[in-house]
Amino acid sequence: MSENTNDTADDFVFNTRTDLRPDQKAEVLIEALPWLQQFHGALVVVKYGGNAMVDDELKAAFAQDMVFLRQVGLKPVVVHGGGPQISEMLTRLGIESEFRGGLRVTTPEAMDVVRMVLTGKVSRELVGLINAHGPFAVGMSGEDGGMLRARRRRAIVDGKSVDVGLVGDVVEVDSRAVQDLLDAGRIPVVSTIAPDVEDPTQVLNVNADTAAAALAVALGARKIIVLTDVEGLYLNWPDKSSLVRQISTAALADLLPSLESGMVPKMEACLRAVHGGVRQAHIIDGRVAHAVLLEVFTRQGVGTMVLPESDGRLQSRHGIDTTGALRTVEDLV
Ligand SMILES: Nc1ncnc2c1ncn2[C@@H]1O[C@H](COP(=O)(O)OP(=O)(O)O)[C@@H](O)[C@H]1O
Ligand SMILES: CC(=O)N[C@@H](CCC(=O)OP(=O)(O)O)C(=O)O
Repeated sequence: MSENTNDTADDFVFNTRTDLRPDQKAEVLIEALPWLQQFHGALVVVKYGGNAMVDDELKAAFAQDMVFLRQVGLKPVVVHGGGPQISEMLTRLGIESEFRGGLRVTTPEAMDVVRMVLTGKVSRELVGLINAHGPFAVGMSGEDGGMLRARRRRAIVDGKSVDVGLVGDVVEVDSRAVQDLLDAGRIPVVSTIAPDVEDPTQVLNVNADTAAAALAVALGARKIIVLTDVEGLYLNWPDKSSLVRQISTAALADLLPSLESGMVPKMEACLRAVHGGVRQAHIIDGRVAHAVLLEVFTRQGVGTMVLPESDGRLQSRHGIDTTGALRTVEDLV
């Protein structure tokens, strides 16, 4: 469905792209066929990082992708971040904030702002963009329907455990409320605030990558896709020639201690998801319009794919592949 609801679907697919010949347009559609067949009915958790919400056009393209997935029979669940948006609001309000080990040090005052920005601003905007295409998206926080419960955690900095305030790690997921929405044909949009398992009247700030992984495991997701502001995981950050195309969970576990802040919770989340039974985790570049569609429906795929070490799709004996070989549909099975 195009944004202009007066257009027909035919107009959208065949007339808005003038740079492709008809046979090329048909080729693009046909290339998607095996992936459409493989993923029909699959539940996919998509984590949309705040750093990937670069501009209005990209956000609208992301919303379109979610509607596209739903329309072709997949079940997308969006888990959104909003780190930069929270930081901006804290600055505007004159509240100091810092990150330790990739986690925001969250005071009670900052927690109010985190909750307000994630549930009241970022979620509302994404729900609005998706619902420009139809009444699909429903925003919910980890508090709603008892979805998430978290336990306070500390961060590790230079090998030492440090206090980061009201920050939690998900310890319980009740995915029924999300499942109810999926069964009703909706697209859940989840903000990662969770009640403290020790004191349910206290809410905790949960890193969105961590929460997305926990939810993906609880929902038995087929894959988790994490959109960020780099092409994927780099083996030797910031050397751009070291982009990892595939990595096994064993190789990733070895690599984790050497990673820097933002990538730590992200790669930990991928590891947690795949260890928890999700067949593949992807880190992709959210600055590319329609990155999710490219990942799910094209031969190239994009970004970094994390696979169990026993997975026959791994192309390197060492568990890390930076060559970017093309995928075949057999890669999906
Ligand atoms: N090995 C690495 N590969 C890729 N990015 C890395 C790596 N190490 C650190 N980074 C940083 O991690 C950032 C992504 O994490 P983060 O800022 O938390 O994103 P998001 O808002 O999407 O969760 C990248 O922009 C990059 O600066
Ligand atoms: C504990 C912690 O750090 N929470 C994050 C929650 C938002 C988030 O994770 O957003 P991104 O995905 O955009 O980074 C924060 O306060 O920034």
